[in-house]
Amino acid sequence: MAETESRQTLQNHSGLNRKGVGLEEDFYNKMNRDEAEDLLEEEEEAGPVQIVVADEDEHQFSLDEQALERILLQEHVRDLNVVVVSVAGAFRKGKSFLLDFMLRYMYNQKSSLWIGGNDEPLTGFTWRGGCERETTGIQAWSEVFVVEKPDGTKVAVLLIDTQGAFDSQSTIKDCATLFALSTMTSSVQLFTEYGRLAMEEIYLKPFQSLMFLIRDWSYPYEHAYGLEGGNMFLEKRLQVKQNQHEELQNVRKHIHSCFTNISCFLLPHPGLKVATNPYFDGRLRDIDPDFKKELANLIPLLLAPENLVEKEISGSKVTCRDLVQYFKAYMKIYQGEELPHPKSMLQATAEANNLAAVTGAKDAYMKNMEQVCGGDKAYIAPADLQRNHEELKQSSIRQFCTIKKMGGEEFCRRYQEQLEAELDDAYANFVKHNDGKNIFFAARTPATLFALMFAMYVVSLVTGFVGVNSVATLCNLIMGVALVSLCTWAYVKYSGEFREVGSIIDQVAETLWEQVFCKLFEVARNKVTLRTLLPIQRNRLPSNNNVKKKN
Ligand SMILES: Nc1nc2c(ncn2[C@@H]2O[C@H](COP(=O)(O)OP(=O)(O)OP(=O)(O)O)[C@@H](O)[C@H]2O)c(=O)[nH]1
Ligand SMILES: [Mg+2]
Repeated sequence: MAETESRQTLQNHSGLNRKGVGLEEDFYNKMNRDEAEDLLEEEEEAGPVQIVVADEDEHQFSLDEQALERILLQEHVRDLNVVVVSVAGAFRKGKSFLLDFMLRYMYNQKSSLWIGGNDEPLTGFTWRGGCERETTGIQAWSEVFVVEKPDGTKVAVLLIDTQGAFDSQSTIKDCATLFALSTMTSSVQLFTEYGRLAMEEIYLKPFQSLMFLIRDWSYPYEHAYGLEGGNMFLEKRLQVKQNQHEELQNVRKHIHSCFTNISCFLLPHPGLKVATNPYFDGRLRDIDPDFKKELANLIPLLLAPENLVEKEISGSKVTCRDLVQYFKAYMKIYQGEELPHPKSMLQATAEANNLAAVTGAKDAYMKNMEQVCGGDKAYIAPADLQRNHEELKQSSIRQFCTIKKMGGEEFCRRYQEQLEAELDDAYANFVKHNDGKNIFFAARTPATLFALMFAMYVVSLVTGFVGVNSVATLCNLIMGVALVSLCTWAYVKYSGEFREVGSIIDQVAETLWEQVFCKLFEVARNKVTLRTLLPIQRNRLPSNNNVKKKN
């Protein structure tokens, strides 16, 4: 692949679209209202969002998790299977420019005039002329397009732009990292190795589609522009010949074994205005007709609903929510000093794969438990709550087990244990929440303090009456402390301030309740039971004696 200089590699892991619906407030269910409103304001207009940030000096990349989650966890797309279309290749070759035409298609797909007006400047991902690089890190389009495929299923299409490779400031590791990340672990060598390892485990081709896009094709008389000519050219280039160097043979073999679909498209030169005019703003009038014609063929090949291919990992389709996990896991392995080893990439995929299964199974549990004892539900008997928890926990674990996962049994068991622990934690929270709804539980602190005050009042009356004044004074003092505590507790509950003081009073009251009042009740109950039992025992005694005597 490296032989042809003026080429751009376009890797398409999927395909499908239509303009997505507007943002809804509850996408941001983890954030408070103000934050969500700020974000809604910010994101009303779609645009490129930096999801991987490049640190120029340190040659490190970091994932902006919040930005990624804001895009992929929007409520209307998070559970849809995702189609990731990413463009990777050398710098300054027109990647962002091409993506902007993809955006035009996504926004106007239903129209045959999607390509735009003659005098319409090209906007979207930032592109420009000149010899200095423009895009850094990885950017995603903030709007995820929801497209209905011919079979009626809806998928989410995410467009991704990447920093160009081989510029003067990037190291080999930077290029390899970005290339791999943008295509979710690709770049020829790493990619093919990784694919081979993955296949040993899953016996499936790990990646879906790879399209080589060769721009400025100058030999249409040998291979015609477009897909057909491109495929013929690619077939020739990917042929494995006996006299070829082993390394070249391996790359060719591996590419075939990793991708379900490999293709090549030959794009003509767009004309001198595009290539050399500093004032060119992307309007179609300045672009050669041949280029426009081929562009109009190329984009639907990648993005038309019938051509979209959902992203799959180990044979399972990946949702937008899962993709967040994969991004996080892949990012982790690129943070080290070394060039990532293929094995670590496989490991990361297996990790993300299992984590995504954990998240999915936990989500199902949380949703069902919300139905049972969510914020708007009434108090439920603890035994019933526990029964529901046990049932839903089992069904959540079953869901986890039925999802196809990588990494082997032992590896998956660790994640199952993690799921179980997370479900138990969530249950503990549900229990606390449920207890909070019990009016008697909530009234325990004031009831205890009242009871204490009453008891102290009675004792102080009695001791005052019999003349033990020191005890009476002590009781009055305790009564005063209890009263102040009660008032403070009431203020804390009303205002929500000084919550630590409130929880100390709750704890003291709880201890008093359990250690003193409950024990007193117990003693009183035992006495009553004993008294009611005694006559029965007395009646029984003679008969027992009788038996003994007979014996
Ligand atoms: N010769 C030629 N130039 C093109 C083509 N497509 C776009 N351009 C021009 O290439 C220049 C760079 O475009 P960008 O889209 O910014 O390129 P890029 O690959 O995103 O560049 P970086 O972000 O720096 O990696 C612009 O002036 C485009 O007009 C093409 O097919 N052939
Ligand atoms: Mg760019």
